[in-house]
Amino acid sequence: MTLSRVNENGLVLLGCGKMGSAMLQGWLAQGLNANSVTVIDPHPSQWVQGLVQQGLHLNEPLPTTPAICIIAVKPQMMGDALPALRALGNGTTVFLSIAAGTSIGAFADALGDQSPIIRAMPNTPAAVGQGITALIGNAHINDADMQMGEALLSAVGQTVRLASEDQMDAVTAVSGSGPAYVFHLIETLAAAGVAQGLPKDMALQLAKATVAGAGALAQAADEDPTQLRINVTSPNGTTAAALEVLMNETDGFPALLNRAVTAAADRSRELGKE
Ligand SMILES: NC(=O)C1=CN([C@@H]2O[C@H](COP(=O)(O)OP(=O)(O)OC[C@H]3O[C@@H](n4cnc5c(N)ncnc54)[C@H](O)[C@@H]3O)[C@@H](O)[C@H]2O)C=CC1
Ligand SMILES: O=C(O)[C@@H]1CCC=N1
Repeated sequence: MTLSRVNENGLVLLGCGKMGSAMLQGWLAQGLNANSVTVIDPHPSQWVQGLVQQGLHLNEPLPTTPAICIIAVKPQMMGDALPALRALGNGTTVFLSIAAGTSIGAFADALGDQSPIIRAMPNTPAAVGQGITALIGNAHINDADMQMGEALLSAVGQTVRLASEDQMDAVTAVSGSGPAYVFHLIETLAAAGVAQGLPKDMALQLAKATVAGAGALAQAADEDPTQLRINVTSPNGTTAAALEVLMNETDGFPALLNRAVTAAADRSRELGKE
């Protein structure tokens, strides 16, 4: 991955909370110089404050034309946060937002119609380099801009390009929020193990390793998840007994997850209107 354009012209990170920190950590590990980075955050973590010693600029005046400005504040904070970036809306600096809901159009209104804008949706496994981010750019984003955005996000996991911004609500509901569904699966699988008589710590260890192992196998295997499921399921065995419950048409996993994903996508659409 080449970060030369970013190292030469600088990167501004607006909001360095959970997602901002996860991405920054990945960029620094991939060779981004700390002194090319300006972080704007009214409540910086100890970790970010520590990076000042390595040359990172924290809450300092913005560089004039950084290569890219990453927007990683909550959607509800946009109104307060974006005016600080208006000076960068000169058509040279690429803006890349990871905020749920907020549309490219809303950023163009706030930052200027000529601004090159990428909207992206990463997820928290970025903190361990195993995220996935979907991206889409506006008409002012050229190939080199998009490659720069993808290079930055691929420092923390996989990337996919969307065909249309409309798909972003579904992406947010599947992979943006998705880690929370999986963490809840771990919690509830462990609790069910405790209910079956296992010690709590052991149940949690079993549940975490099972989800991590199944995820790794699903990524690595040639077979699709359907075949991998069939491979676990002996005729008339234990898995078949469980799947009979989980695959129930009315109150099983498919109906439940469909309702959950629909609720998340609907909320993403609402956030875009707030
Ligand atoms: N947490 C997640 O799983 C994901 C979050 N996102 C999006 O990422 C964005 C950030 O989310 P998190 O990192 O989870 O939130 P967070 O609350 O951990 O971080 C937000 C940061 O913004 C800072 N901030 C608040 N007002 C500011 C201002 N006016 N100027 C500069 N910084 C300001 C806060 O001090 C905080 O450090 C949100 O828009 C969210 O929709 C996207 C994908 C996944
Ligand atoms: O819950 C949220 O709104 C954010 C967006 C995707 C994950 N977290």
